[in-house]
Amino acid sequence: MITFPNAKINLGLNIVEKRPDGYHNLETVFYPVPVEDALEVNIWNESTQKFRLHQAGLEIAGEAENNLVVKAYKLLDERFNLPPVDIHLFKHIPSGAGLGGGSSDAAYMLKLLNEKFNLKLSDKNLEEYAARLGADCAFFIRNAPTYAEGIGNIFSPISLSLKGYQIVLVKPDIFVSTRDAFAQIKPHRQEIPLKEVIKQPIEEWKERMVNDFEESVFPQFPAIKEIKEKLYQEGAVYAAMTGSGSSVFGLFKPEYNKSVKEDFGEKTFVYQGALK
Ligand SMILES: C[C@](O)(CO)[C@H](O)COP(=O)(O)OP(=O)(O)OC[C@H]1O[C@@H](n2ccc(N)nc2=O)[C@H](O)[C@@H]1O
Ligand SMILES: Nc1ncnc2c1ncn2[C@@H]1O[C@H](COP(=O)(O)OP(=O)(O)OP(=O)(O)O)[C@@H](O)[C@H]1O
Repeated sequence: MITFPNAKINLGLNIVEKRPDGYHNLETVFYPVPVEDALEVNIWNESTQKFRLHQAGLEIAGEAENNLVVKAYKLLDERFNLPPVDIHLFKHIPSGAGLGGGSSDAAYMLKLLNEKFNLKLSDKNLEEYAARLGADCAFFIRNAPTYAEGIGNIFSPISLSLKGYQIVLVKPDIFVSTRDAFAQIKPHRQEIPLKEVIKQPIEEWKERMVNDFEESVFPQFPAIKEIKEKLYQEGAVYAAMTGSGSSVFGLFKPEYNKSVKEDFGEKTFVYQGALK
């Protein structure tokens, strides 16, 4: 069975307070983006080992044991004693990018195992398992535009459609540590809550919708700020960093039909496509 875990962007990201457990409460809107990994799972007959992971595409730091798809398998295996599996993961979503690639792989692995082995877990059950694997994993279970608070795991649905808008996603060859980015933030509430800003026309977002991480990340990595400026020069209606960086996205009106790939240099990952 094969599935295609997609990326996300954050539309606005406000870090509102530090919690006693060291994590931060935040407010954000997650929106799915059609940049995809591929994840295939087959039963591994007559194996004495429980799993085997084959990787292709972009490299992932760390051991196979720590890969989030393996963690997802182990989590369900603890409860359901699953058959041994052969896993193939083709990585296309850059890591350390604020695109939630690892989180998406984990959530899609849960969904795939649920279906393949007929585990009968509801979306709610799957979200609970996903939340144990990473702060924003649970979003990818339903994978629809969502307002999130808490540590990024308390959801309310929103009626927002950017269907047809062109997205240009640019990930420079810069790694921003999510942990360090959080450590540098002074949490505070925005004057107009994101829940209100998101209801305003997209043309208004430039003045009001903020990713709090930009304030600490841009001075440290001016090249990321330059990408945002370039996307506005290209005519983006809204541009911002996603997550804790280092990717920046620009949203363009559906009729935008220029390819901007060549403008960002060789080592930069650029995706351009239409939102769903
Ligand atoms: C910034 C976002 O990309 C917004 O979507 C996510 O909240 C980050 O989610 P993520 O990459 O899945 O993060 P995790 O791998 O769970 O956490 C990495 C580190 O970020 C910090 N962290 C993460 C989420 C959160 N709400 N508060 C935090 O302080 C913690 O130090 C944690 O050890
Ligand atoms: N399947 C996986 N794909 C990518 N990274 C993985 C995976 N499994 C574990 N990781 C680890 O998770 C780290 C974070 O990767 P991820 O792709 O989630 O990027 P991210 O930019 O931190 O996403 P976000 O901050 O938006 O959640 C990687 O550096 C890697 O060591």
